[in-house]
Amino acid sequence: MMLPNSLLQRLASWCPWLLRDERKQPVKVLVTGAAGQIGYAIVAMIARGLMLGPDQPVVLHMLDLPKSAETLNGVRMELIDAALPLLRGVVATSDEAEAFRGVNFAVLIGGSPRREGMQRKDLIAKNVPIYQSQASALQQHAAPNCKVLVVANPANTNALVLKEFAPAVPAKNITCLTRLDHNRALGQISEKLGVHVADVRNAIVWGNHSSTQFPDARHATARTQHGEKPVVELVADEKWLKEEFVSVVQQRGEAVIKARKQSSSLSAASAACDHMRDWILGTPKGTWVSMGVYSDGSYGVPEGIFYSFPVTCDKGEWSIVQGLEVDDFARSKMELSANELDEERSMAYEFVSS
Ligand SMILES: NC(=O)c1ccc[n+]([C@@H]2O[C@H](COP(=O)([O-])OP(=O)(O)OC[C@H]3O[C@@H](n4cnc5c(N)ncnc54)[C@H](O)[C@@H]3O)[C@@H](O)[C@H]2O)c1
Ligand SMILES: O=C(O)C[C@H](O)C(=O)O
Repeated sequence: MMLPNSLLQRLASWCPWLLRDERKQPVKVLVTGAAGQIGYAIVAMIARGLMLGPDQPVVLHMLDLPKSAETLNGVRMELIDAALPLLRGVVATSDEAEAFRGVNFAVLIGGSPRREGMQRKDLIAKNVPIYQSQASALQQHAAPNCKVLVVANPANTNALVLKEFAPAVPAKNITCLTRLDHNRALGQISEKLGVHVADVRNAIVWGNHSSTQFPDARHATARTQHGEKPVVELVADEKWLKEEFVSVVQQRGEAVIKARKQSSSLSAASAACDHMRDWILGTPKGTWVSMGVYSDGSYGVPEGIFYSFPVTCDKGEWSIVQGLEVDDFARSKMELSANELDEERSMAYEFVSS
């Protein structure tokens, strides 16, 4: 006998164990920097199925520094107290080998934060040894085909260090987060047009997760009561699209830091879930998203850097959307960000230890 959906939903809310899906085996998800701000926000999102789907059980591996062990243990206690039906185990550790052991997915948020007055070079100097060490742990201990998202800044260059020092891990399995910038771009367009953000799609963020990124609305569309239309046509304000829109999205991270006195946490955690969900479960038909991936030379972007491109995902693989028109304005913005990433790569090599 088939039960109606409404009854099934009510049963699930009363006694989730009754309808627990026993068919899917739990997967292991690593979160580094789990005692930090983004870590605290993301672990519950993952254990509620927002990253890998509402029927996918998970075992959470959480890594943080020994000095944060007590805080990390507090996060572990809260996860137990939340009685989350999809959560099948929690490992809280400051040991990299234990943290990476057998993980299928790794969200790398841990790193040395940018302090006031710090130059980008100082940030790179502090993070290169961390990502060099985690590259070894990834290569030696993670499950084959482990999929990695780097969130910690400088995200693109940390991803590059990871790739360089984990040569056995396919480059396609390492990505970095620019989905937050992508979502910020959708948010700004939605505000400007007075349409719901879910009705806006196909913005692009090109380049580095930094203020040189190029948020591009030239191919975006929005659904209105008159159907789906190009955002360029609906906004009808080239100056806004080339100036205000670009600079608001580029500077949004700084604006949040100024307002909150700490960097974006819930939006970063949410974007990291969006990134992994779309990568693993696929992008909706006709929709692309922005992901930082190892450049294959598409759109004239040099190989050898992690660069944010428009991608579609299917069956756990991403592919760069090809054939979009790039005008002179876009080309100059895209080059600026590629040049910055090239400089970051040179700086990173200065701090590599043999
Ligand atoms: N890519 C993006 O869109 C984006 C957005 C927001 C923030 N970020 C970056 O994400 C990172 C985390 O932000 P947060 O607000 O959670 O910072 P946070 O300082 O609150 O947390 C960072 C955590 O990482 C831990 N950590 C440091 N070194 C570690 C190591 N070697 N191994 C494991 N853990 C380690 C720290 O102890 C801390 O608990 C920062 O680098 C931030 O700049 C990126
Ligand atoms: O942590 C930062 O410097 C800002 C962060 O990357 C953000 O985009 O919100």
